[in-house]
Amino acid sequence: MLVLTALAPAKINLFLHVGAVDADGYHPLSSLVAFADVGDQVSVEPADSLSLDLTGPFGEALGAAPDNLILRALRRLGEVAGTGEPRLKVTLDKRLPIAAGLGGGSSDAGAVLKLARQALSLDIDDAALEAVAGVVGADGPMCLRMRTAWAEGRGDVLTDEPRLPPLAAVLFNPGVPSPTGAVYRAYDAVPVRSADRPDPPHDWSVAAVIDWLSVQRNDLQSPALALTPAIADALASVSATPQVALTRMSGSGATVFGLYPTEAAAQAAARALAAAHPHAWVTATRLAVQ
Ligand SMILES: C[C@@](CO)(OP(=O)(O)O)[C@H](O)COP(=O)(O)OP(=O)(O)OC[C@H]1O[C@@H](n2ccc(N)nc2=O)[C@H](O)[C@@H]1O
Ligand SMILES: Nc1ncnc2c1ncn2[C@@H]1O[C@H](COP(=O)(O)OP(=O)(O)O)[C@@H](O)[C@H]1O
Repeated sequence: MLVLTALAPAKINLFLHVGAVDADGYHPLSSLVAFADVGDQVSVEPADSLSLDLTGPFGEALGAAPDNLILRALRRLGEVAGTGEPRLKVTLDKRLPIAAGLGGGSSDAGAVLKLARQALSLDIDDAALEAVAGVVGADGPMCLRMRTAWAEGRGDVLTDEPRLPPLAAVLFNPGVPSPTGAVYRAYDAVPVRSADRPDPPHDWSVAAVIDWLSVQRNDLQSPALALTPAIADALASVSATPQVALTRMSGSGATVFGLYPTEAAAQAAARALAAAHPHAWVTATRLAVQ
């Protein structure tokens, strides 16, 4: 039986500028998103009916709920393709923490949608598949693409950015979920900034990109920190590692990333952080290698 597998990579918001809430409850934003070389592992194979099996370190915590974003996306795919519920056995090896600002659920859905199109030989183009991915949330289309991009609108208006160089990074999650909706609501309680899109860097070398990022912001960092104090410790821990050039929260948290001048420095930092924080989720990774 043919089994197709793929990586569902972690998404990182290198910066995230957020404007005032719109009447529909969503916020306009501007972000540069990049994808890591770590993530969940998904597989699909033809079957008599649709099913989802969960494995991996965070599989039990997620639970086999019928509203899993993978199942939501596949049901929508079946409607759009006119095939009815896709007959696929899906396996999700859940390696990314949940509600972590890494877009894990959206990335799972994106990866499975592409595998399902292939497994079922569906005649549906990339633009239509991106529209299907929107059913899982504002991050759905970017996580289907899995390429470095400028994101605007609600996060669903995307422009590819092939110039970003690979960046050596550490991801540090303190082991506490950060609920996206609550973070956006906390953001509304303080004077808001704007969803300004900065001019791109003049020079796309690693050092120049990091300098340029350091004058951008994640506007959700303060409200997330107020709701989840463990994020402050995470920022402090990553900031204290040797050679770290930038420390920032991704998305609505609670994952914090650090950027380093070399992969060796990132790997050394990840080892030290994991040893000092046995309950945290820590990994060295490379961003923007796609
Ligand atoms: C913050 C970001 C940054 O990339 O990522 P994560 O932290 O989730 O990874 C995203 O904006 C999260 O996108 P996503 O997780 O898909 O959000 P959705 O499910 O569509 O929305 C969850 C809730 O977040 C709020 N929301 C989301 C997107 C947006 N542009 N404005 C919002 O106000 C809304 O209150 C919504 O009810
Ligand atoms: N496949 C999935 N992986 C992760 N979370 C999922 C999945 N399906 C549904 N969810 C739910 O989606 C919400 C957001 O999870 P996640 O995508 O991990 O957040 P974030 O975008 O902040 O990293 C959580 O409440 C989680 O229970």
